[in-house]
Amino acid sequence: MEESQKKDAAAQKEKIKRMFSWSDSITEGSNTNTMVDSPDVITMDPRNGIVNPAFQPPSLMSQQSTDWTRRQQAVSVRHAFKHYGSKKNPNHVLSNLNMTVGKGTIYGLLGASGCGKTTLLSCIVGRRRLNTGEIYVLGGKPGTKGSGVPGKRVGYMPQEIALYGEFSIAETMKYFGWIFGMETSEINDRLQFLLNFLDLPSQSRLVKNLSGGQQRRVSFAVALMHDPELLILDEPTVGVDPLLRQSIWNHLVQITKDGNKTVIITTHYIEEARQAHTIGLMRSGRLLAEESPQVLLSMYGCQSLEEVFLKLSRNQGNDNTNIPEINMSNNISLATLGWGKKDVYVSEESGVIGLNFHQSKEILIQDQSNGHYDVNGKKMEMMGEPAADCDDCSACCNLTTKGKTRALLQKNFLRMWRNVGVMLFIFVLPVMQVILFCLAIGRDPTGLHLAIVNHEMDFNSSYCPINTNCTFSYLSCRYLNSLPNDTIIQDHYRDVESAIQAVKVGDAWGALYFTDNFTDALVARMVLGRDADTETLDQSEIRVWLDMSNQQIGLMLNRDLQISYRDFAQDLLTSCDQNPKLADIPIQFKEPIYGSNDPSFTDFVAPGVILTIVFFLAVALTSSALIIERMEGLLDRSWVAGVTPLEILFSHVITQFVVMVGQTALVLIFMIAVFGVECKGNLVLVVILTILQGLCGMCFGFVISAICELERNAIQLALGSFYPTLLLSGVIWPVEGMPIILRYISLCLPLTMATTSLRSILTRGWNLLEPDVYMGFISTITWIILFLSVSMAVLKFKRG
Ligand SMILES: Nc1ncnc2c1ncn2[C@@H]1O[C@H](COP(=O)(O)OP(=O)(O)OP(=O)(O)O)[C@@H](O)[C@H]1O
Repeated sequence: MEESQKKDAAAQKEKIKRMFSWSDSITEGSNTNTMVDSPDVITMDPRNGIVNPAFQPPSLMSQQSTDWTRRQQAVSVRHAFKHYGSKKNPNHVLSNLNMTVGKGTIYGLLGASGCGKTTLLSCIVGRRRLNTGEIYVLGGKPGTKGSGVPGKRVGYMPQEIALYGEFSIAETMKYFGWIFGMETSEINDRLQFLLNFLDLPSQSRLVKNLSGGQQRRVSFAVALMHDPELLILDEPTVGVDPLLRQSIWNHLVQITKDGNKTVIITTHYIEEARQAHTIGLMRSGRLLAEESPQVLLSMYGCQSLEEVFLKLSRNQGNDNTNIPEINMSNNISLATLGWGKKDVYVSEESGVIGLNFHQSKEILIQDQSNGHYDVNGKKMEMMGEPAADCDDCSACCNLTTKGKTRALLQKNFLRMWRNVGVMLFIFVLPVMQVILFCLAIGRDPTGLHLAIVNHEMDFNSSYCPINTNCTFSYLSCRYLNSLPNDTIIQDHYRDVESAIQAVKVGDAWGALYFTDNFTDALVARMVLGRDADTETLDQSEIRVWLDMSNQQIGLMLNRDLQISYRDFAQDLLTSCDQNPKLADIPIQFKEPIYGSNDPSFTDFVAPGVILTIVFFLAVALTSSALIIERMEGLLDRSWVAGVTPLEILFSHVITQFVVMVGQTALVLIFMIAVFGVECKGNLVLVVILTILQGLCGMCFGFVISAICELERNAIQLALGSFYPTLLLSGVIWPVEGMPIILRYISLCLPLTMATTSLRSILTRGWNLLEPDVYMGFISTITWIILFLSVSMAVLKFKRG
């Protein structure tokens, strides 16, 4: 064993020597940078694994790492810095990291948990942005138009499963296939291959019912689906049995063979990375080394990659004070030393040996303006020039594609349809809310106990005769008979004290007292008029003590006692052939211009309730849907597949619109047709305003989901906004009753003007020309635009 190690080390030294002798052959002082055709170049001191500038071959002419050279790599990361958290208290995850992934290679990114691998990958696929530094992926900068990244040039398998649990395997593949612009037949063919290759169960099985390992394989299949140029796999072999793991690696080796496909893979099974062409060993946000496994093993004289990693880590640890000094840009990037017949050139900036698969025999000459010429001085066409970022400009201008729209809409509807809870929430909850509102709110209370003390009648016998003719006896009994029976239950008490006590202990809502000569005094009051003395007036009065702690009940009893007296007096006068009008107070209430003389609280509250139901259901539905997708990694995965935030919002708008139409129909049918809530105006206006409010709620949901990271924060925000909106929007109490400042605040809320508008349409029958009506529409549309703009801005800001 030792013998072979010594041999390896000797061979390695020989390689280095050869390289130096080769570099000596380059003309010193030449102002040309030279592409060299050498398989073996090393710039790292193999003794300690740390770059030693003195170890650089003095006569090697380094080549500027230019925009152009970086664009020739599959991935090139330069001076990458990334931190999470605030600027004051940052968590530095990437610190001056350089990485070069040659085209047609498998790059194994290894490192301890939390060293920043996922962060680096998510920056490469355009999920996140660096704080500083540069990334080129397949010749373009991720996120720029036409770069195809994020998009179909990349296949990304994140660490989390990031799949729709309610989808079957086939539906999952179709979803991503359509996003990548594949035809359904193409998707089906590929699906069959992947099912066999990854040993997946039946394509009709729902993802949520698969085992963890099977789910990971489906996730892997999604990344392979469209046969992308660059595969980025974050721990694809976790939970996969050794046989399948081997066949996955075999597949990766196979697809990279012809040099057209590149794979970046992270794994915790360090040894399996031996099959990679290049290994990047990462620690504390830097690459300790970037090298082929064979070279790493021989350089460090180790048997396993794990040992190499430990050695390098220790070296870094021992030399901790020097860490900031380590020029990570000088990491070796001999990606494919001893592997493949590829051209290499040295970059001055990074000491990185770039790979060029395209001009293997030409010697490149670089001029000051970064133009590239061949030996004959002819300017060469450069791949991925900045100006050519948009290689398919028609695609750049298209807002979306048919496939993406189809995939996103199908996803939204399927998720709803497959989730019973969501379906109940969407369609049963609003109906229940309307039914409960109409049954529970606005009706007159009934069965209210009144404690009656009537000294005109015999308490023991409870005899209280009721006369209907012009007889002036027991008028107290005649009055009591005119009280509405369904509302008031009369309980008789012997004396005033006990009646008042009954009210005090909550047995009755009020106490009524008739003196023992109530009838005589009342008749005298009527007959004598202004000549009646004070005692007569006093004795003729019914004394009432009400419990006004409940305003609605107190006011209603007050109203019923007065109306009953008017009815009693009119009845008495009529039976005595007198004009019943004498019993009225001298105010004549004509037929109201709008509404009825017996207004219902339901009619007042109903418009606000309709809009509140539709608005907040939409808030709840949208905010939770987006946050769950994000938490499960689905949003990110869709983004990496090339779906834009605008497309996601658009698909939700369409889905919500359909839902809203259904909800509006149900709410209005139950309110108006079943429970008879008044609708004097144009029903079309009612429907449009209700749907607009639903859309407004949906847009508010977008804002919440954009702001909140966690579902519970979203619920808190939605609930937190519910009560203030309800209380301040004039839904349950007129805005006119608020202090003036609150009134202005109230007018700025999305529900206030819309409620006034809907109320005017329903109860007054007004049309769109009335300011009260059109202001409701204008305010709702303004809020929709505002919410949409805010959510787009927040999403963009969060993506960096
Ligand atoms: N969204 C985030 N906000 C704040 N910190 C984060 C976030 N994502 C990752 N981090 C932190 O960044 C560091 C690197 O995380 P990352 O997920 O990139 O590591 P990793 O090397 O992929 O780990 P593992 O191998 O366990 O997946 C960790 O300390 C992690 O806590």
